[in-house]
Amino acid sequence: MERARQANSAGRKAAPVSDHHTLPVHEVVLLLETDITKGLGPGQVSRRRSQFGANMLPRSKRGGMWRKLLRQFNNPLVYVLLAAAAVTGVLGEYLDSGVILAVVLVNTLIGFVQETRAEAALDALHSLVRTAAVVLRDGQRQEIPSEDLVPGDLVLLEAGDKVPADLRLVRLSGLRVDESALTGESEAVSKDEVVLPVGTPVADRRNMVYSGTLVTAGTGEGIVVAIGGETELGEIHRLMGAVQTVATPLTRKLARFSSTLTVAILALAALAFAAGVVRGQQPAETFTAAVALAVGAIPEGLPAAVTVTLAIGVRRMARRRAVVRRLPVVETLGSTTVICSDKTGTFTENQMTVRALWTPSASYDVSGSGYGPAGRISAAGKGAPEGAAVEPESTQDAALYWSLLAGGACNDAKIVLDGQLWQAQGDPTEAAMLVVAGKGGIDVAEFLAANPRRGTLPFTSERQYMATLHSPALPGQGGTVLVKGAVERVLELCGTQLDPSGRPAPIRRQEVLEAVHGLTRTGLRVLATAMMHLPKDAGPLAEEVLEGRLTLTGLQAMLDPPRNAAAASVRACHDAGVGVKMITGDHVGTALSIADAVGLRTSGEGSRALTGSLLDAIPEHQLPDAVEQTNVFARVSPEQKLRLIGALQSRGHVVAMTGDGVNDAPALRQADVGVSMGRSGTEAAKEAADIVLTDDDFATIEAAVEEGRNVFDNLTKFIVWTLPTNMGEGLVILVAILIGGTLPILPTQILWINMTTAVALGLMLAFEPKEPGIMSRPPRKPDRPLLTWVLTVRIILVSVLLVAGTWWIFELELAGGASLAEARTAAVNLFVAVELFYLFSCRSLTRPAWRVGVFANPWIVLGVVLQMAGQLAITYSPLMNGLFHTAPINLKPGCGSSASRCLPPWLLPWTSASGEQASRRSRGDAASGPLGPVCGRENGLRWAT
Ligand SMILES: Nc1ncnc2c1ncn2[C@@H]1O[C@H](COP(=O)(O)OP(=O)(O)OP(=O)(O)O)[C@@H](O)[C@H]1O
Repeated sequence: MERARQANSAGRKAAPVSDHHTLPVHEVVLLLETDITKGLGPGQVSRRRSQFGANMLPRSKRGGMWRKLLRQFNNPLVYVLLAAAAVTGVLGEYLDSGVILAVVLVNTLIGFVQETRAEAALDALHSLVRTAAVVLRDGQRQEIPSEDLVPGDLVLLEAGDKVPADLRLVRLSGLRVDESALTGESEAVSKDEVVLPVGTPVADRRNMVYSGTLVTAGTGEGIVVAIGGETELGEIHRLMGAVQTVATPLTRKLARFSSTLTVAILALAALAFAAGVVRGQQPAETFTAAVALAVGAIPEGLPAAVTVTLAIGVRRMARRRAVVRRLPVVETLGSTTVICSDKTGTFTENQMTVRALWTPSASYDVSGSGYGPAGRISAAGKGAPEGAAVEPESTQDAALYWSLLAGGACNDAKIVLDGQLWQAQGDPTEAAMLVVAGKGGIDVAEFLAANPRRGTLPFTSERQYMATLHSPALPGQGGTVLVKGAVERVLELCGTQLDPSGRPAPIRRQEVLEAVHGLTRTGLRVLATAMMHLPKDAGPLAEEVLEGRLTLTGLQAMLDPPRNAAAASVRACHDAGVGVKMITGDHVGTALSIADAVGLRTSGEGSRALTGSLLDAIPEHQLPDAVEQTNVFARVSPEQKLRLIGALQSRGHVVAMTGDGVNDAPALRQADVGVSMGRSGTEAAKEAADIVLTDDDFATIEAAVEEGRNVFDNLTKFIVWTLPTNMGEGLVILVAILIGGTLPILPTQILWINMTTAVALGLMLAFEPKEPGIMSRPPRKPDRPLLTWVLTVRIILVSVLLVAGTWWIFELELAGGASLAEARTAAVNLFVAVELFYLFSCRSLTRPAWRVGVFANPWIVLGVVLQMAGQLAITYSPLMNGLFHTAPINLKPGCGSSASRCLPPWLLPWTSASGEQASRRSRGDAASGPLGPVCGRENGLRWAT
């Protein structure tokens, strides 16, 4: 009573989550005011929805944001900069200290924004893979988005489902659940309805199932007792703070690379500082120069660029209907060497239409297309619709009647009229069989009303058939068993075949197999049907009951046309050096025929196709050879898929594998790229997959491989662009320290170059479109380093060019009578100009810069414009001149050092060259600058203005 009061009064916490396992079902029903046979009514649902909200895990709280912001400070470069700011502050150079701090702040904010955006992009992906739940509401079975579940809903579960909320089980049959997501226990647990004592730990609550766990076998029904953040999963989510990271092996490798580099550069900077001091240079100035060296040489933009490039790749893939669930896979995709794909729905449309029927005494054609009722059954060869329509009950062929009935009644699909279009709900194979039963005049609903279903052996890929028991009497009273399934499997169970008069006769297997061969040769998918009568005391429906006792009634052959784009995609994969293999549960004849239609290579050294049973007969050491040389595998079970992947991986292949069933999960995990089907896949398969295809199409896998390659290209481009920049900056300063000369670029100016060019120029490379011919080169070897020696030489050359150019312009300006500030400004501008031109060279790693369309990547154009505006500002704006110790420079030779004589008149009001005072400042010969007195070059290392 006390419990019930709590339950009805306290919002989302209404049903004390931890208590439901201690209550008998009827109390839970009372508590949650629901109905165990009809579920909730529409009014109850909408009321509870507004009271309890959506069934979603809460988004990360603001605390997460602060943590993320603070994380940005945890970076060696920031430490170096903070140290530099402190030292310059202590030295009284407050302006410089302020500039450095501002740069730290801006850098942090940029990092924060980038990380937030990348995470938001990934978050958005989750909503693309929506989880559905099947509920009973108002007596109607409905499929709804799991967000719409409310407490009290009656949820129906079957193998492959992801449990959408915390449920108290009310009915179940052989229900087993994988709770590893919650308890870490990898073995699936059996469930039952018994009431449990108070204090039973979550892992032992057999009468409950929890949100986020997976049903591996059986069926069940449960009442929703907790949703969203109130579920056990929500609790864990809250405890962990649910921080989504964007780390992948590559980002980790690069982060390691940058930190090693950082340590090396810091050591070098320390050495340079020591060398400078030993040689008698001013410690304070040498320290600042050493900081400039460190700041310049550390490639601080690298981790951010990697994250952004990956996030952009993931977004592009989502646009092409491949939703990435695990980020590291984006890298792996680019190295994929073999794609193992199933057939139904991936290479084919999964739009089934029964075209031919066979019974032990006759063959029939079926007319009509799609799932519409229009169409007829006529004797084979006579042609429909001219041929006489068959009305099974009035014809002499009883086997046809029983075959159509088995197809229609041993069936969970539905056909609905959606506008003008007849649509299949449920398994397309079953929908096709339901339609043909209608074309044959069978009233399935009438049969079911008179002979309700008393038992079911559901279809699974292992069982390969489905059986239902129907009887007009009470359960356990015998009746009729109807079966449909894979031909080989059903034949194993049959001892007889039905003759036209409806009497069992000895089965003629050879004849049946010949008929199957004839039908599959044209690419039709063939299922067999069978039946048996059970005596009154036969007990419940079980596999053993059927062994050898079924009577074959016929074959149904359906057309599932190959997808339009499949052949082109297979060709593209072959051009890209990626092998394509079909691994299907279907008959070998059907598989081969579709394989030929989509252009899979089925001739050559290996056998044309291997079936699951042949695979089992191949010794382990010969398997890799056999698997490598064969492209079609038929009647393969999920366990055999695991063997296939292992064999390919042992040959160094990087394997992408598709799967949709609950038992495909291990294979999807074992594959380098696990791909599951968004439409037809079970939740278990989606959960195990790295990528979910929202359209189930093979072409999408090919598109994902292409995008994966592009991500790698763009990352390489960024690295090839950024490393010379950093090396160049570091070397410019190192040379200055070593020769004891004046710094041609000041630390704050280096900061300017680094921060602006990385964002405005470098990051824009992440948006580069695909290189032409990206799919006509072989896959990247997974162990190949990011930088080949050609690229390394290129990086060194550009670094040297940058150093030489910077020193050259600096010396030239000084020799021409320019002030230090002017000479440095020229050096900064030259440095940025070289980077800018080099950016264009990095846009393609295979083509010369002029062959890449300038506007192919509009972001680059925007970045260049922004960077140029920034350079104008730092050169000519008095404020920036003051902050960065720069000065307006002359654009024409022979102008002398006063910009006022050289600049176009419209620029003058914006420059510091408009007045006498500014002119003096621009020369850098003011009596004192923000960092102390003016120094001559001959006095050794100087970085003051
Ligand atoms: N709903 C069903 N009821 C009974 N038998 C079925 C059903 N669906 C498929 N089958 C039979 O079981 C076989 C294996 O099915 P499975 O789902 O493993 O693979 P598939 O659908 O043929 O092809 P793929 O593996 O390419 O998706 C099918 O070829 C078919 O003969």
